[in-house]
Amino acid sequence: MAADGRSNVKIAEGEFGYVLEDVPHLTDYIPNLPTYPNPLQNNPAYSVVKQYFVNEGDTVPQKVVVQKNSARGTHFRRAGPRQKVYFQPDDVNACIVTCGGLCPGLNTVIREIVCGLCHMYGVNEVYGVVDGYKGFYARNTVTLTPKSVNDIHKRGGTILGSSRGGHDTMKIVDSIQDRGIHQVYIIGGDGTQKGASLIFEEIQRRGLKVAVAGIPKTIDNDIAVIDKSFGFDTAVEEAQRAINAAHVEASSVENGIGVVKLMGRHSGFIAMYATLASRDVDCCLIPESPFYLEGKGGLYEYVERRLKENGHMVIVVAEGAGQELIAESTHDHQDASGNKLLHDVGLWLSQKIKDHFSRRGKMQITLKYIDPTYMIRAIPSIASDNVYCTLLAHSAIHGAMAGYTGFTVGLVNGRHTYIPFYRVTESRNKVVITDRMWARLLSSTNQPSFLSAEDIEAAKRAETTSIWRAGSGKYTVEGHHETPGDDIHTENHGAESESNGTGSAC
Ligand SMILES: Nc1ncnc2c1ncn2[C@@H]1O[C@H](COP(=O)(O)OP(=O)(O)OP(=O)(O)O)[C@@H](O)[C@H]1O
Ligand SMILES: O=P(O)(O)OC[C@H]1O[C@](O)(CO)[C@@H](O)[C@@H]1O
Ligand SMILES: [Mg+2]
Repeated sequence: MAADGRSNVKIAEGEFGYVLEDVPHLTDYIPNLPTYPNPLQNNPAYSVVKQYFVNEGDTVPQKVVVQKNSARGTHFRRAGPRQKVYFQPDDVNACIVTCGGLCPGLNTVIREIVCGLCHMYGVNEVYGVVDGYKGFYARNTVTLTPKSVNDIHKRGGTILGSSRGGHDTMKIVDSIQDRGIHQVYIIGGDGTQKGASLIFEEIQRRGLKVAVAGIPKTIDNDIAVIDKSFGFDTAVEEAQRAINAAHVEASSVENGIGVVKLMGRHSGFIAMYATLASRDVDCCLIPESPFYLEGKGGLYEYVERRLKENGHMVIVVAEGAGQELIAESTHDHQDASGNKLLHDVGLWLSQKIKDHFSRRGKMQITLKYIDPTYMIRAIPSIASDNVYCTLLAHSAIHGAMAGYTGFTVGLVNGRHTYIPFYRVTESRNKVVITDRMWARLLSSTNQPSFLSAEDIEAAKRAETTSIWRAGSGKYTVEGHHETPGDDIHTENHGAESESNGTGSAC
């Protein structure tokens, strides 16, 4: 099996630099599979839709801002229902699993897969795998029906349970084979999608007629290629409550400081968006933008100035920020999935600021530290995320029914697509600090950038642009590129295009 999931790369090239990064199909390894008319044709709700079925040739460009002479570039297959399906609904056994950390909207995705399979395609056998990947071989499944999942979208978490670690490809595929499963819907983050890729490869190796569909999940919004991950808007919305509280506390006392820690292990999207939305934040610290405490241009100096100007201030810090500054950071503890465990930067920063002002003795401060991280992650999704989750679930179902496999669904430039696993696991979305979105933040908070001229040049150089070299059979990566599993991955939000900071063009 290819560790990077690239053993199934399917590339089609067309005119003017057009490249389709296609996803695998069951017929790639099982020839002569019979097809059936899509039952949606006779569905009263859908049959009235003008051109309901997606044309086989429809694809979506990864890059929409182009110049006159630009090559057409990378495209992904458009998601949606096809005229022909490769499964007879009556015969289908489907299963759903949720892995990794929680995220608002997980239950909505589960609900919509169950209801979509049943109401759109007439599939009645849907099972839930309990407690993540290890549940395939260590637990019994639960039966899911439209009735049993009817109101689960109103609850946070996942009704199926989730876990880290425990991915055993062979045991998982044995379980899929033994249980007679035909469609596997896997909801989870980058680690989960890597696991899904291995499952797909083993299924293919055994020649099983089983479609594997990933639905990307991460509250950190750091999954590559896609515009935005579900639950992100909910997280940003909920973060406002914590920031408001910090602002009220800070502004109610003399020299009040409110510190709010938000999630974001490698990427500061939640912190950046919550800061931009709130307008009460004076300083936002994220993993992508190193900062320092002492001396000219440092955080202490800024805090002092802000307190003198306004009498209070609010600092938002993403959990992955400043890890390199924390003294004990030489330790290398990991969770069960191998993710590095972080120090509590919020607690550390709060103590540092308190110590600084008590040492100086000039200014009495009152600092309140708020850590709403798990409260933000554990709530149900807001309305817009619910609709988004529904469309992701439907895209996954349409893809699996149409025989596609080994894919992740994702919104690319506002269109739903099927993306090969390796594309969402080989890099990670990060806030680009030389992009306009971060500049907007700096201008809204007035905080120092903490960057020297050399740092800025280095950040510009570090922007990665992956370019498909037609005919060469591989990507040329300009700028730096680090491999997954480590701490830094950048996607293409390069100088030519303005990103909205979540991966799509403004
Ligand atoms: N490289 C990998 N190969 C196979 N399985 C993996 C890999 N990385 C992670 N997994 C499995 O995927 C599951 C979830 O991984 P992880 O805990 O890293 O969360 P995630 O899916 O990345 O979500 P998030 O980081 O958003 O919480 C775990 O069961 C883990 O064993
Ligand atoms: O659920 P755990 O293991 O505490 O992990 C928390 C991590 O999960 C995430 O919510 C998603 O990856 C991160 O933001 C956070 O660091
Ligand atoms: Mg992850």
